[in-house]
Amino acid sequence: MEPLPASLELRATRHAGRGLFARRGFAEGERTLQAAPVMVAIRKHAKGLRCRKCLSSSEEDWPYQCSSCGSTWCSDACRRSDGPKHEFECALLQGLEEQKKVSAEVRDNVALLISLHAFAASATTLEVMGEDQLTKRDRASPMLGLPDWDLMQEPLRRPGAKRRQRLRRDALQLYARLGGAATLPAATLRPAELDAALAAMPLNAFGLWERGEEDGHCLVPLASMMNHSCVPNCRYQVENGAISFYALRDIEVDEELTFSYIDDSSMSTAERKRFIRTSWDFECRCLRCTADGADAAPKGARMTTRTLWAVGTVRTVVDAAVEVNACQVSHIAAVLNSCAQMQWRDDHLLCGLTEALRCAAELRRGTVRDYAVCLQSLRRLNYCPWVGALRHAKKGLPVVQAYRKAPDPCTAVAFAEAPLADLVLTLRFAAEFSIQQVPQVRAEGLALCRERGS
Ligand SMILES: C[S@@+](CC[C@H](N)C(=O)[O-])C[C@H]1O[C@@H](n2cnc3c(N)ncnc32)[C@H](O)[C@@H]1O
Repeated sequence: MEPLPASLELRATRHAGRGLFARRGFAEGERTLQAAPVMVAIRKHAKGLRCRKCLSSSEEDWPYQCSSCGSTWCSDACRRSDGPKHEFECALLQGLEEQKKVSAEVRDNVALLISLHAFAASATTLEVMGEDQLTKRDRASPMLGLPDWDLMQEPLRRPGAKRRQRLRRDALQLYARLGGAATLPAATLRPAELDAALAAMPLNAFGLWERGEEDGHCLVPLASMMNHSCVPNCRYQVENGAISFYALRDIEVDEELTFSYIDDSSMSTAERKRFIRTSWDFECRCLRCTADGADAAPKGARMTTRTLWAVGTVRTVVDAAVEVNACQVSHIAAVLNSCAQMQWRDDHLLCGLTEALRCAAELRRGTVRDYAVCLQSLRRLNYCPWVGALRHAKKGLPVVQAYRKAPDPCTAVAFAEAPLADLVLTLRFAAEFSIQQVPQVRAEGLALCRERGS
């Protein structure tokens, strides 16, 4: 594994095995981690559209193509810097390309093995992993520099795991036939270890998504150490051939870094839990999903019994309102506004209120101003899911029907038939939140205001 940056620490969590913790504070928007993949598979349809080096995607084929295996790069610089690694994979990728009767899944697995092969062959291990970072087990591992696959493997009891095991076996055979096994020292890549690396994919891979399609996926061991939360404090993006994480809000020393494994923008707690159970095979025990959150509460955030009782009462009322579809955004806005005025932040209550906001938005029970007040309060309270809340707000706005494909909720807000003052207010918040595409949204909003004569 790559060396862990000095700003992070890998240690046991109370609720989710190991996790990554901040050793220093991070400001909102700051990059918290950047880590490179050890295995990448780019699907057939995206071969020309994904740069093999930096993984950036394009609508049209990238201009630099390998005449032997067809891999593409976005620039000459990427092509050149990928050269030494590509030398190890080119012939194998070409061999794979020539195979006709191979299922997409086996092809995918062989592509992963080839990239791992090239990674192991091109990296001098200690460059990849600082000597001082090696654990005892890593030192003993013949595949020095790669993670402890045992801890990452998918359990055989998982639905479909036996079938995936067979597909891996077929992939290993094809990889050997293509010459993969013969061209590397046997001690470096033993079949059992290759199989274990592939078995780590289902529960640890990062998808390379574009245009609503998965162009491929990759395994980034260091990033795999980060746990999921439905109240994440980080988000990730593919950048310069690596996975980069950015802080969604200010992160304090000793806080665990988390990101959301799912797009939960339209799911209730029960739906989220079910989805995580079936897709990822674990019971989510994040702050938002646990009843009292005591297990997951960040250090120093334990509540007194009295506060717990008070919060519990408010949550019960909120839950009841959600149950009978009685939520009005204006009510939620009032509670959030009071919390913000008093600078009183309680994650449990905020989770409940966000949930209520989602329901109210779905029922379209709010004005743009109500949403704006909610968002402003959430922002003041430095509560992350405001992004999600904003998305829910988008749902509640009638304009969504006409503007469903809006890339950003603010766009929907900007087009809403709402009083101008509210639009301006909302746009101001959007800018303050530095939401993606805000410059575009603002321009559109301002043009709209001008059109309406203000
Ligand atoms: C990609 S790994 C994260 C690192 C992992 N904790 C470890 O020790 O290797 C994902 C696994 O971590 C655990 N996990 C992650 N987020 C969790 C959460 N919110 N609640 C419970 N378990 C979680 C689950 O066991 C899951 O299969």
